[in-house]
Amino acid sequence: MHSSDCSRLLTKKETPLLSFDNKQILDTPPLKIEKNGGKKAYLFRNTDGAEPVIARHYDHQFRPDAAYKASLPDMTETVDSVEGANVAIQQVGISGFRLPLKFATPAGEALTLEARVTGTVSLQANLKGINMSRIIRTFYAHKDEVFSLDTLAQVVHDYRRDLESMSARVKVAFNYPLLVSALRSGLEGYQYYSGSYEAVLEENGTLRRFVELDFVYSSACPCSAELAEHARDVRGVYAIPHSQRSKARIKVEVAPDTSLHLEDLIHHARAALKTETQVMVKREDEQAFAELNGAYVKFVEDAARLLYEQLIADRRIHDFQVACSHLESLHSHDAVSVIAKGVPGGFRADFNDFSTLLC
Ligand SMILES: Nc1nc2c(ncn2[C@@H]2O[C@H](COP(=O)(O)OP(=O)(O)OP(=O)(O)O)[C@@H](O)[C@H]2O)c(=O)[nH]1
Repeated sequence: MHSSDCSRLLTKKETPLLSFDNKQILDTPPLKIEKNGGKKAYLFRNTDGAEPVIARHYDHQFRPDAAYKASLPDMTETVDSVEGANVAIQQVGISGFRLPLKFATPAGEALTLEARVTGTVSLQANLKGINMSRIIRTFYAHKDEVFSLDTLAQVVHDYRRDLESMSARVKVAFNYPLLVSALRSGLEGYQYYSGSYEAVLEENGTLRRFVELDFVYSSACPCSAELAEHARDVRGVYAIPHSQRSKARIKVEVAPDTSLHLEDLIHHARAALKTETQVMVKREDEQAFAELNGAYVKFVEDAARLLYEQLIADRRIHDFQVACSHLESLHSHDAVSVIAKGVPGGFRADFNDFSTLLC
């Protein structure tokens, strides 16, 4: 309840009824409350104090016209109704609305994939709230376009315009399929890559664009491999080094006036780590994979540095952060590493929430 005319809490008998449908109630003179800023809220209450009788029905014929819509109370336009600290909010919006989008491939085709979208804008102090539906409505204006990282740049500009905000950001997450070949049998199968494109339009008009990829690979421990060989050589004991499914979360900021595709990060990750998990595997492929892991054993530190070496060489990448998590088969915990390029004001190798890196 806000201040103005009904500052005291109404008793149960006087509990206001918000209804425009029930004609009987409409005969009761409404208690009109002039909200600050001229917006009205209609509180209906029965005058004799008896329990009201509400005919609960849905009017399928009712169609709000412009005048009726204009009469609707709009909390986002009331002033002096901010609850709590009257301060700006950096991001407010909608997380996780989904729709099918066409994603551009490097070959110029368009793949229709499920997209999970999070759109937010800033909100200044003194303002109660944003026009929340515009986060989706503005995005939908682009829903038939072929999406790339650069489509999002237009979305954030539209967000700033339509929601009259100072800054805006949008992130589109999707699972991207690639047909991959087996190591030696010549078979092929689909590998799905979890990735996202993100654009941020800052208050000063700076546009920043990001690409993120989760890359799943095998990590065979170099120390365990040496110990296994030692047991075999010195004591003739058969031993198996531990290896495990692992994940690298690679987030890059794309340099201005260039572009980057999710497939570019996939190629960097494959070149760095070599031991991507496999799709189609016959025995000749499995033997090849065992040899590949023998040739490319890696600590979680090695994985971070191998990715650093690939990313630092790509001039389209302004900044990056890599978080690796090896879900150790030796331990009941994970071995983790985080590395960042070290751009001033850029990624700071935040200790990510590694639980989200679980494979
Ligand atoms: N800002 C805000 N709105 C919310 C929230 N939860 C629900 N909403 C509702 O979001 C609905 C849609 O808001 P708007 O987009 O402003 O709807 P509208 O005023 O009809 O849209 P416009 O005609 O574009 O102004 C409103 O009914 C809000 O009450 C919230 O946490 N914050």
